[in-house]
Amino acid sequence: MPDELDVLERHPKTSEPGELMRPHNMTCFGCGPESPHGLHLEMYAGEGFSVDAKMPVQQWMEGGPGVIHGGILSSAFDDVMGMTPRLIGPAAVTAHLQVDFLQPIPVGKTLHLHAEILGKQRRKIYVEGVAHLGDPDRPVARANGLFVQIDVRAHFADHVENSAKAAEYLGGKPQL
Ligand SMILES: CCCCCCCCCCCCCC(=O)SCCNC(=O)CCNC(=O)[C@H](O)C(C)(C)COP(=O)(O)OP(=O)(O)OC[C@H]1O[C@@H](n2cnc3c(N)ncnc32)[C@H](O)[C@@H]1OP(=O)(O)O
Repeated sequence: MPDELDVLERHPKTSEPGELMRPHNMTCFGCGPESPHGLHLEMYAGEGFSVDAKMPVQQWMEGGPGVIHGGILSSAFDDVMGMTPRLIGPAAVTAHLQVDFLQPIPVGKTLHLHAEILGKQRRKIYVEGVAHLGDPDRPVARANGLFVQIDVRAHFADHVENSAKAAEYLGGKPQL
């Protein structure tokens, strides 16, 4: 992370601490309630510049016998960490994501995910993620990511027609 950082301020219209946050997109693999094969993460705004979510580790998420697949864990981090930019302003997409897998994460447990903005420089937002199984002092995974703020309409303009919600987006509702 660079030394010279912008001052962070919560956006006046963002969710209050404890409030359920709006999904990125109704069919987002991470947080979309209408995604047919998604993680269906419910994200809650935290204090400061943080977001929290809980994810029951289900059988279909298995990688090695009885434990979560690394790609599922990475996806969960990506989505929870990718929600933090909403706390300070425009949406951002993942430019870089690094995950440390510290412990096997068993099927049947509930994974607690916490993401926090560490700093921002221009459009770059540096975010940290931590996951545990109920005891915050015993993390089972950590992540670091760089998210870059975008102009949502311009960024998705060439792709929105491929969305499951294309008709709504192209019909002008909901607003990108
Ligand atoms: C209602 C519905 C709304 C839905 C909205 C939801 C959206 C959110 C959904 C989220 C879903 C969950 C999350 C997901 O799944 S997001 C899905 C996965 N991510 C993507 O698809 C992003 C693909 N990448 C891009 O589109 C572009 O590369 C972006 C937009 C990221 C940057 O290209 P752009 O041309 O715009 O900008 P720039 O190249 O001038 O870079 C700007 C600055 O960033 C620095 N930099 C860039 N890359 C890297 C790197 N790898 N390491 C280090 N630094 C990097 C760069 O040096 C520069 O720094 P500086 O010169 O300022 O110092």
